[in-house]
Amino acid sequence: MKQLIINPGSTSTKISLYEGERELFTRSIFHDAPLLLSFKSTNDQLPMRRGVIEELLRVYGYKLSDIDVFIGRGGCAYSQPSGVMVIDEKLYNDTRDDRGGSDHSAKLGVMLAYIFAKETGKIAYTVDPTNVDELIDEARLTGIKGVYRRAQSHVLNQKGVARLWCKEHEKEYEKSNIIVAHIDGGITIAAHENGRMIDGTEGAGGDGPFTPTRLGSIPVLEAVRYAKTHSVEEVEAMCSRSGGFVNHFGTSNSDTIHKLVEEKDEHACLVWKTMIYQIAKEIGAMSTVLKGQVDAIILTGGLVRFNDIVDGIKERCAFIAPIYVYPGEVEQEVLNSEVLKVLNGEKKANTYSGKSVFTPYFWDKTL
Ligand SMILES: Nc1ncnc2c1ncn2[C@@H]1O[C@H](COP(=O)(O)OP(=O)(O)O)[C@@H](O)[C@H]1O
Ligand SMILES: CCCC(=O)OP(=O)(O)O
Repeated sequence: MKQLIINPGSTSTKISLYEGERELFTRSIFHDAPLLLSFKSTNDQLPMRRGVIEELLRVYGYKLSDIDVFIGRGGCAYSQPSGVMVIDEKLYNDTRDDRGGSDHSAKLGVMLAYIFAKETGKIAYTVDPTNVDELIDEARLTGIKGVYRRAQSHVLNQKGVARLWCKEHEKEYEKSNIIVAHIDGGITIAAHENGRMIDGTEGAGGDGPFTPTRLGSIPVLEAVRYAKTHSVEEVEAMCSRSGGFVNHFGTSNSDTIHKLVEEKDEHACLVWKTMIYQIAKEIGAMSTVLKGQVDAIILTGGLVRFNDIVDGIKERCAFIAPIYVYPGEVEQEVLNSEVLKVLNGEKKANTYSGKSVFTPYFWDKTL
């Protein structure tokens, strides 16, 4: 049995082919901002991402018809509980239409897996999409009635590395308190309390640190003033695709920016240092969510390969809890292994509910 793993990110498309537990190949294709921003919307990127996948399959000597199961990273539909989910037509439609109220390239994983499965008469799954919602009420409410913070993060890798850390330290995820900072094209920091992500930065919502592709948290008034001379659409795009390094330097390529840092470019040095500072600040915030009872801080994601990011965070956060580093991500492995559990009958897959995990509070009915 062959499983194709489709993982579209804000700066890359990661593809893996597995035969059971055996990895046949994994590749990550980088797409820089000028290419991705040439598409009007994330949905418009679908044919380009599809082309990348089909070309890779061809290079490795496979066809779509050789695949038995399509597994895509997901997000953007109504929020759901953690776990494996069958990709059906309703999930495809709600993902395409951004029913969850946000736009992020991970959605293309669900969409492509569904399209491929439909074309070949096979089955498609997703696991822990970006909008798994385990937030506590205080993490959700804002100072505007009816406006809420959303659960939106690298859930797949956040939970994947947290579970890996627990396994390596003979702990149970369901009995541990962990802060995970996932640092790559997007950056999310979340507090995991006894196996639930009770608070976290809204990864493509203009929240948390700025990133290679995102503007991060900025005072609302500044954003509103900016939109007066630009446009609301421009600010929205900066929440997921065109903020951060892309806005400052026109590229999301962290290697390019880091080279400028090594050459002591003043602008790049300050942007790089500020991103590290903002990540540390959010880790501090999540430590208060966990009331200081933190078993581990985990740093993970594509940018953790830069030692100065790790050192900068350690300098500010080592007093909170021991810091562990897992460069890259475990998304491909987790997508495959969790679906294998379903296929082997060890676990049940969820069906998409078509409604959000969060039900508005009674006072919202008066809105
Ligand atoms: N092939 C590559 N060449 C240069 N830079 C890369 C490449 N792949 C990834 N990167 C860099 O690593 C960072 C994170 O990449 P990745 O983990 O693929 O993130 P995402 O999943 O958000 O797309 C990006 O900022 C990008 O600059
Ligand atoms: C919205 C959280 C997921 C995310 O930011 O993913 P990328 O880092 O792949 O853009």
